[in-house]
Amino acid sequence: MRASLIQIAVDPDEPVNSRRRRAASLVREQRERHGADLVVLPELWPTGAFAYTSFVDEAEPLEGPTYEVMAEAAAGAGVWLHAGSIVERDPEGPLYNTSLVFSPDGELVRAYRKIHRFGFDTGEAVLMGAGEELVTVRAADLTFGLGTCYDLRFPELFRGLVDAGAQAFLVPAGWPARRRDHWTLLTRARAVENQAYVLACGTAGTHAGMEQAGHSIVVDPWGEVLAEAGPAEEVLTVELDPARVAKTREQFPALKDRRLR
Ligand SMILES: O=C(O)CCC(=O)C(=O)O
Repeated sequence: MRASLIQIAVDPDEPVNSRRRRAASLVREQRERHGADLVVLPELWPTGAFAYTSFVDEAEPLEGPTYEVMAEAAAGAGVWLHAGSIVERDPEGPLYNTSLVFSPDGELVRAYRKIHRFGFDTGEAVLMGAGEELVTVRAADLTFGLGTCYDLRFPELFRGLVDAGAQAFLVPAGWPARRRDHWTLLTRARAVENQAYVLACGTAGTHAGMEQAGHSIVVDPWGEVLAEAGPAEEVLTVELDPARVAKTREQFPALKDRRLR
């Protein structure tokens, strides 16, 4: 299967609706020009991951404006779409950092609420609720486990996703440029230790004073970097093969040697 990662720039001068339309047209373009089966967008690209002060105003219901535009984009292009994440306003509860995955007919197949909230005792950690559910999704011929940005620092989440059948991980992010070395290290580590693909899609640009790392990355189950973006808006397209996961796990069966569960 072919996957495209859209490292969209979050420019605070661009109205959110214009960014939504631009994202939708980039999704269609990945299908039309590159034959993508799966398209991935980054974390909180409508608002910006560090725009904490606007979270309350910009929050939207699960089936709000981003959902509508993205459902239509997935159906129009006929692709699997991980539409990145939004600030979700749960009518019964707090805000959540929620990722949306659509099928090629525009159905929302899974939503994942970020489990590890970033900010210690500020930002997401105080403004948002923590997700509690591990989420996997079968798209085309691979099972994907979902994580979001800061989740990358918690290997037990990814191991749990492997136990639930994941062969690849989709990780939307808004990673700061100042910790880019951690981003590269952690994405490769999660791939090597789990013998799984990692598709990590970040934002570009600077918002709320935080320069974004960009450098979206796709790592194969042996830890090799298949593609890596620069810091600016860019799209990566890669081929994924379930046989590569099976072969790595068969030829170097470290996952079978686990002793602690
Ligand atoms: O863990 C990090 O260094 C960055 C995490 C982050 O920016 C986020 O989760 O939004």
